[in-house]
Amino acid sequence: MATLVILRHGESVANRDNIFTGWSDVPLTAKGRAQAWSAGNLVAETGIQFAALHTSMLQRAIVTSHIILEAIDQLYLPEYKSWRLNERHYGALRGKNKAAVQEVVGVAQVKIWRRSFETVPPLLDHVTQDRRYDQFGPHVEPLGESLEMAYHRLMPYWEDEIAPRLLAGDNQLVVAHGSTLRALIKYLDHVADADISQVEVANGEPIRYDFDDRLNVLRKTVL
Ligand SMILES: O=C(O)[C@H](O)COP(=O)(O)O
Repeated sequence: MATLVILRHGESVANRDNIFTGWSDVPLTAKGRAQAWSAGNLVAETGIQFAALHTSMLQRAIVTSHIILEAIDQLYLPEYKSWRLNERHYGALRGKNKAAVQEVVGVAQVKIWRRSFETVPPLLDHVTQDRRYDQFGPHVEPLGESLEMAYHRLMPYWEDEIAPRLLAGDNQLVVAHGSTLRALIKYLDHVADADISQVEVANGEPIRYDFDDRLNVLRKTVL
């Protein structure tokens, strides 16, 4: 009986420059802000009244979410931010140009790193955890993650914070990242491990899920 809307942030400067990003905290471009505003208008047309917003601890998702809330005139909503909604950590690929890496290792290897479920990207040899994560423990920031690893750190957030609110009949808005949303779609749409490589989530494209009162998906709509 409740509705979930999920949305990937608008274009970031790293998206624009074709850079592996992960947990790097990069800003939106002007185009990204415009995408967020357009997405907000699409959500506004649905007339959905949300009970809460969930986003990551990265500014590209947070700023997108605030633009959406302004567009739908629901800036008063409670906002929950979690590292569990952060983008999949790209390890040692972080900061590198995707096309340049492709030149070195080939198109097939880059596709596996970007789209396979279980392949772990080259790991960092050490991590200097950003202080924003220290409140959750000393080893929150990973050395790198496969989509599978990101899936497993996302699911407790779904189970503890999103699903119970939907089950209570409260509509929820989630503004996050390509990989965490692919992980959530994998769960909601029962996508097999081998098929998740076909799933893409575009910047600023809201996806609506309507659930029955047992949290079965009744309808999925790309707005
Ligand atoms: O982290 C990144 O580089 C992007 O947000 C998503 O990248 P992908 O398309 O390689 O998953």
